[in-house]
Amino acid sequence: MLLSTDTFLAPGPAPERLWLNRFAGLGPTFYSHVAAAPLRDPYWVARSDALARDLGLPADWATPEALQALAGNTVLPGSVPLASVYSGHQFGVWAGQLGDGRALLLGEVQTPSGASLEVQLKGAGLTPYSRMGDGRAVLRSSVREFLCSEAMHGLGIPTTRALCVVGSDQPVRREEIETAAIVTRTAPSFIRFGHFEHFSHGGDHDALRQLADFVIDHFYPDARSAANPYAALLEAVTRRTAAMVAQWQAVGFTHGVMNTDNMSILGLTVDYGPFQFLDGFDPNHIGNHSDHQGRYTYARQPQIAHWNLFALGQALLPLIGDHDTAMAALEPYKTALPAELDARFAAKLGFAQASAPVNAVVNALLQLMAAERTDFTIAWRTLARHLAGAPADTVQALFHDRAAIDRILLQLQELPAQVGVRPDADLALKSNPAFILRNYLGEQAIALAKQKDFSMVQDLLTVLERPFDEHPAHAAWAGFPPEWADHIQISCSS
Ligand SMILES: Nc1ncnc2c1ncn2[C@@H]1O[C@H](COP(=O)(O)OP(=O)(O)OP(=O)(O)O)[C@@H](O)[C@H]1O
Ligand SMILES: [Mg+2]
Repeated sequence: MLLSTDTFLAPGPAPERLWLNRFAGLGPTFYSHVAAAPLRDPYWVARSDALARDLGLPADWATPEALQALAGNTVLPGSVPLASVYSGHQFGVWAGQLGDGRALLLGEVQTPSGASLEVQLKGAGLTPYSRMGDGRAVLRSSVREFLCSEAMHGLGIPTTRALCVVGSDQPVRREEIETAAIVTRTAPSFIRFGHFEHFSHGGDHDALRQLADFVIDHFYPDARSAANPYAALLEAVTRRTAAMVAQWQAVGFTHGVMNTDNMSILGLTVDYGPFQFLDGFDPNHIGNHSDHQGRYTYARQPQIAHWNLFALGQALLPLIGDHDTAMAALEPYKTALPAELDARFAAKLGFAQASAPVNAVVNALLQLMAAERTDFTIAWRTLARHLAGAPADTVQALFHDRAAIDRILLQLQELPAQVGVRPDADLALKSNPAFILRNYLGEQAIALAKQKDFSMVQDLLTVLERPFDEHPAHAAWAGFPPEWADHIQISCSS
């Protein structure tokens, strides 16, 4: 355990070993040094003590000095803030150069467990890549990113994480005047598919190779010994991405803006913008109301991830060498994605292994849920409780088509005889969260936060960090959303 005086947020000179700044070591082709823009009179909005512990911060880490540093008003000793350049495909169209237009990488810190995590401030002001933007993020979107990052972590889904949100009364213009906030977030690396696309499309193949070697050496060391390390990298990213998307599908999560600049090379969920957890199960629901084509619906996420991997493959082509080898590296997606999906949904029914009979029950259930717009989370959780002994009528009560749900319950009863094992109720309860970050809960927490009451943000965090547990004090948050939740529009503006 690092001593409190040794943490990256401690005042005074930082011991050398605290900051690694390996990304900075790539050189100036990859980024620009940028100082954060000052944020007036910052205040704490929310903090994740769980992540603070993982980072080795002491219990009293949230000092006035830390607040100023995470508001971008002071530079932490040893930190070398920078904004990286990337490009990407947005809504299926090449968008050219993008980059960290409002995120600053402070550097990379070592955690007590020996891992290293990059620390970013999102919303810290203008960078050379801000284009038309103002470099800021608003309180509304920052609270959403903070809560969802930690909720996804609680669900066991690979994600960037969020240490805190700091707010300010400083105005920020969106559809209306809002106020500024900054999320401090962490990840082993924030490198995206778009970083590779940037150097590939720009024809800078030396930089492309340098970046690929960096990612292989630090994050995919097994790829190094492969016959074609860059194809091996692509294949490993393919597999991680498939696993991530399957996990999204299993909890009814829609990312909302799966552009290639929002795809992590580590298979982490990154960029919590117009995301949503589905309430009623509508696979074709368009979460992001700027997504006019419905490109990024729940149902399309698996194929969009594949499309994005193809774009990554295209970008890596100069390193991989030939088209066939690149295509072969993408090929495992076609089996990995369904296998991961089947495994996740089988676990939701309490089976450690997928099989044809289990899949049949899952599919029948999903079809009925889609037909009836059944609440996805409540239906699965109720089913898990039923497997743990709750009466069948708790499940039946959720559906209108009694004959259909009875047929499914009967199929479920017959499964042990067909597959040779009984469903494991514990596995089902650990695979079906009681609590998700429902839109309406986020909206309520944000409305209060705008009035400087941050208690609901913090309470939601406490619950969402352990979404598979019962939280009697907040049982209502596991219940049906109110009617108005159907009409919430999630805008892209953030
Ligand atoms: N307010 C803003 N000011 C400057 N640049 C912005 C702003 N909002 C978005 N951008 C930039 O526009 C591009 C696409 O934005 P997108 O919404 O995907 O990312 P983001 O939410 O800013 O950040 P991230 O992907 O880092 O979570 C990125 O280059 C991003 O930095
Ligand atoms: Mg983004």
